[in-house]
Amino acid sequence: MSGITLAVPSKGRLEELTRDWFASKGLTITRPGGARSYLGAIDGMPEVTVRFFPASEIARELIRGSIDVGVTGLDLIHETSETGPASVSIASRLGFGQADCVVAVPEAWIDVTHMHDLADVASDFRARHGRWLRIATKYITITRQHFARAGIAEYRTVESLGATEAAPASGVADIVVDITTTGSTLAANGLRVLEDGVMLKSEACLIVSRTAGWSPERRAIRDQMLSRLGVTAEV
Ligand SMILES: Nc1ncnc2c1ncn2[C@@H]1O[C@H](COP(=O)(O)OP(=O)(O)OP(=O)(O)O)[C@@H](O)[C@H]1O
Ligand SMILES: O=P(O)(O)OC[C@H]1O[C@H](OP(=O)(O)OP(=O)(O)O)[C@H](O)[C@@H]1O
Repeated sequence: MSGITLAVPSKGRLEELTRDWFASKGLTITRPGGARSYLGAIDGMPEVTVRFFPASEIARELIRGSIDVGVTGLDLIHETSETGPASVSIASRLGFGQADCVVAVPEAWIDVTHMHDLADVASDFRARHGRWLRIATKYITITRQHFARAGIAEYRTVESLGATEAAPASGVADIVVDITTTGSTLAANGLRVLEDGVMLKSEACLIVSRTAGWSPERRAIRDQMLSRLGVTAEV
């Protein structure tokens, strides 16, 4: 195969901003079949096939190497697999889609301001409450890595696919790991980010797969596209 695949978000908050970013660099992404079509192109670059995917699938397929270059959130690369960051190269941060992946506790936990306080809470939790500390999150991989680094093993995650911040008040979990942009959802739910609780500062990135096969021909097409975008990739 001599062409390359560029995947861009098909919907959601990153879709329009991604197309605007390409346009600002003089590359027009077209979607001839309309919003329900998953195939597109870049004007003047017939060797590049554009595919429209959800941001989370773009992360997965970049890591797997079944798409070559894509735009998605850095958090999704870290979350999809522990090997995610090593499987891709970040060609550029794009300056939109910013979100911090954070650890937040109920405001009422006044003595808990840092991860080491949380470690104390976690190790006492079972004796005090007869169960593990529960963390509501959809960021299972990032939580596991960050808590291991902080030396916290006594917890369990409660997978949450939406309205994560409601979990402590509703009794489903004790604390949360989620992304925050303005902080208003955390505040509205009586939660506070730990002072050293920012695990990852995410934003939309232009990402090149390391696991896709890069023949000299395909690398040349890729580098021509990247150079028109004003970036380079070390892959
Ligand atoms: N306030 C925010 N809330 C959620 N995601 C945000 C926010 N700001 C930026 N993002 C980023 O947007 C990306 C998620 O985009 P989107 O919600 O379209 O996800 P998806 O996986 O494609 O869709 P879905 O969650 O519906 O399956 C993540 O990288 C996330 O960090
Ligand atoms: O810090 P803020 O600016 O308040 O934004 C953070 C919130 O936005 C996202 O939820 P979203 O509304 O996308 O719904 P979701 O739960 O379906 O992801 C995210 O999961 C947080 O709940």
